[in-house]
Amino acid sequence: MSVAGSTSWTSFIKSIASYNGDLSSLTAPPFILSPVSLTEYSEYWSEHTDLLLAPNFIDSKRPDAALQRQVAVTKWFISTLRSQYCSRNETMGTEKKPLNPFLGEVFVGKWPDNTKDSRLGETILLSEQVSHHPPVTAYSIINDKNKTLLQGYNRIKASMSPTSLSVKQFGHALIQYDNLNEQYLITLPPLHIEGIIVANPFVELEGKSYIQSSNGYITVIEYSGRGYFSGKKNTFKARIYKDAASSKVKENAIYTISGQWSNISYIKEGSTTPSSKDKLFFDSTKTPSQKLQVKPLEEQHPLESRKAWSKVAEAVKSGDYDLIHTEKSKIENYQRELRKAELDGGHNWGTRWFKEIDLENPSTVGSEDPLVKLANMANLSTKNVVSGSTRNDKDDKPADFKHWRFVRELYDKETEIKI
Ligand SMILES: CCC(=O)OC[C@H](C)CC[C@H]1O[C@H]2C[C@H]3[C@@H]4CC=C5C[C@@H](O)CC[C@]5(C)[C@H]4CC[C@]3(C)[C@H]2[C@@H]1C
Repeated sequence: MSVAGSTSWTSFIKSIASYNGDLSSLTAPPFILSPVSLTEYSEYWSEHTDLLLAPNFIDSKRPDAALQRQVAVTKWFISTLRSQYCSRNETMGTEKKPLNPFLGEVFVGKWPDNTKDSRLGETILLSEQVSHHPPVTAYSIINDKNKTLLQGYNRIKASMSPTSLSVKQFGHALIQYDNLNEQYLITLPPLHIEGIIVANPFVELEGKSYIQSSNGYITVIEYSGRGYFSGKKNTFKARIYKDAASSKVKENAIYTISGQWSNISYIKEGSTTPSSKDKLFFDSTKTPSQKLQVKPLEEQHPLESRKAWSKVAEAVKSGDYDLIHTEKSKIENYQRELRKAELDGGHNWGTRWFKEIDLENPSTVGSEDPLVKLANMANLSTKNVVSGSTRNDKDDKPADFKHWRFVRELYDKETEIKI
């Protein structure tokens, strides 16, 4: 019998019909569970580290150097999407439900010095679960050799429709190229999970996302699935403009890029849609992702994801539902005891490498916080609302203004967690 027809899947589908908005409340059948914690998803931001670092190597004497850097950052962002949203389907057969990280859980690793390109140097990943209610994962990707820092955080809100799960993303990514004195704000696209009814879930992106540079250029990316732009899944159209004001009129586009973010895309000058006869932009099938190097379990700290979840991961891989439940409960009960002890002791868990900033309270942010500067340039909300909400639109409603920022000093004095 196919999985879609199995009793556990049909009862699962019934359970999500009464879905209450909290993904962790769903008792998904073992075959849809992933042995991987959500803290590991931060790796997907830099599986093409060479593309992330590329702006550093564009000849700054070129008259269009800043424009070419905008194209390069757009290419890096498009290159992250297949890892972000298709890698579970490609490695495990379908999209899976990741393990729900506990507060303080960390996932670290490095992309070692690239022997093929000595300009790159080593890049490290720090990923930390900075909040459990709601679940928030913060990350920073550090390349000191080129003074490049990518940081960000992500939380989601999910809602069920009769056939698919809609997911709004909160948070953003920020790149700081200190050698160029340039920063980029990247917003996160909404998504939905298709194929749940037929037990073959996969992510489809939708709506819009933005890449706003401190030099003014902005990339506006529109996503769609089958039947919209080209009838193919995972399609997108990206237009690069000299600034947000000119992005109001499509004809002002300097470049238009389109195709499939999980496959091949093309680029041409101007505002009309490129085709396969135009210049190749990015071919994700020919650019293998660079996997992160992670320490073996025996060298890991108990707070590191793969160490902390190792027994649960084994149980998931063996499909032993009772063992999954037993091992998960041990972790969840231990975490509940920790929270209770903190409450009794009158103190809260201290985050390790990130701190909350309240943009309404200037004393907690540097005067030049990149988010404020770049969000204002792109007319985007600085509230912690659905990522990419433009100011005064329906999603730009009063919310907790808090965002998460990486604090380099906290990492520099780290003694417990070894990279
Ligand atoms: C809703 C019923 C259910 O659990 O169905 C199981 C299905 C696998 C669908 C739900 C899960 O689908 C997973 C996809 C996950 C997102 C994938 C990629 C990213 C990008 C990354 O940068 C941040 C995290 C994010 C948004 C993941 C968030 C969690 C998602 C939606 C999983 C769903 C629980």
